[in-house]
Amino acid sequence: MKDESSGLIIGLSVGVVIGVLLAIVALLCFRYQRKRSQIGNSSSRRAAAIPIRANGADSCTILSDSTIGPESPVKSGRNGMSMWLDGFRRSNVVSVSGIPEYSYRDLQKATCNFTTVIGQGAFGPVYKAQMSTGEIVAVKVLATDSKQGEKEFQTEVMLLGRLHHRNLVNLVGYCAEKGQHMLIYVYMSKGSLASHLYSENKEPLNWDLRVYIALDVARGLEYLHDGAVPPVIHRDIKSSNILLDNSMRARVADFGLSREEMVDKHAANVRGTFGYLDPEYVSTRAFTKKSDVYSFGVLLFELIAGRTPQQGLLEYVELAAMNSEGKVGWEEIVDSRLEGVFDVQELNEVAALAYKCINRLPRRRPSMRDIVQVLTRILKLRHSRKKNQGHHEKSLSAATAEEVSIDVDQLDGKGTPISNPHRREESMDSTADTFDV
Ligand SMILES: Nc1ncnc2c1ncn2[C@@H]1O[C@H](COP(=O)(O)OP(=O)(O)OP(=O)(O)O)[C@@H](O)[C@H]1O
Repeated sequence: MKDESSGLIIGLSVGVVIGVLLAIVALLCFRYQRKRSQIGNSSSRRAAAIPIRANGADSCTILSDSTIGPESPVKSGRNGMSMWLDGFRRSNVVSVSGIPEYSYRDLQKATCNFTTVIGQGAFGPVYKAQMSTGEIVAVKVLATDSKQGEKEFQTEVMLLGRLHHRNLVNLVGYCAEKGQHMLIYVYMSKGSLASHLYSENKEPLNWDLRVYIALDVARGLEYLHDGAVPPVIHRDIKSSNILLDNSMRARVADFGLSREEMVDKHAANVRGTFGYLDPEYVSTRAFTKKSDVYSFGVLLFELIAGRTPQQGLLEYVELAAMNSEGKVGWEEIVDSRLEGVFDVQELNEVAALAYKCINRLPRRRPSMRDIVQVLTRILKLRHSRKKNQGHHEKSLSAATAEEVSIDVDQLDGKGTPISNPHRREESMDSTADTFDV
């Protein structure tokens, strides 16, 4: 009995000593790690701003395994100490920003050793990943040699942790381990709007869907401008930054430039994408919400004309505006892939709105809230037109049953598109909650 209790005491004491030693080692490592990351932050804050990029279309590049090593998405310069420390990190813990933090190992597994590349952005590759829960996500790796890497990462997690909207590509997790910074986003299975507008091997987007997409994007931007506290200016609205989900619902992606704004309000360099940039911003260097409105106007014209700013979109628009004074006659610039199937009235209303957005004087441009209202009204009218058309068709079939001959063209003279290869599920439809459908 005595032997047993003395054994127990010895065992307990050894356990306590080991526990205390481990706690001290862990504390030392934690302090060491914090110091390292503080040094990293301050040096990255001196990083240069994002230069103008001239890529209006998708820059998706499939990288070979030799470019992206199977072990590591980008080269790691960490020493053994921090590698060892990484072993202590718990996977999938919720950080201060409220966004779950995943371990490097989890993401390595989810991306089959970083072999599932789906795109390449300015900051590094993007991978498709299947998490252990079965959820499919997109993992964006910030290249460590990217000038903005550290700053981008710190700010994006902080910023996106508080931004949630159904028309934004929401951040669902992140990883900061083994010298890597990764952002985990909702997976957008239908890719970018640019790929749908310009890729030959994709079904052309019909007119109905283009207006829905415009409203989705407008709602995402309205949230950033008027719903987020403090307000967020996107700074890089373009068709390759609009992503589509399985039901063709659009979301605004890539807050790269708004991240920059968070940390450096007085950045001197001109940033954004050539062709979408507000001329007023280029001359004054003052980026405002109305600069996002300008880029949104360019995007609306892309949806109408199916051409990029690099393909002379705005010259084309100005020529058409000379004849129509910006109000009617926009049919002449419409995308030939629509094959003439669009509602002329809707087209002219959307184009007139787009033309207001690209007004040289920012104060003459509408706000994102005004834009949401106009697009909502256009879609509301569409729904009531279709409803009336439905009533007409019902009475028509009733009349046909009574063997009365009626000219169908009289009832459907507008040429409203019927076919819809990209059918949006009504439950996911952004107008479903607003309109009586
Ligand atoms: N959440 C996502 N779901 C599905 N695919 C995505 C997602 N995020 C990015 N991608 C794909 O990866 C590509 C690169 O995305 P990324 O945002 O890094 O760069 P980009 O917007 O194309 O270019 P840039 O960095 O110059 O703005 C996108 O074009 C898209 O095809």
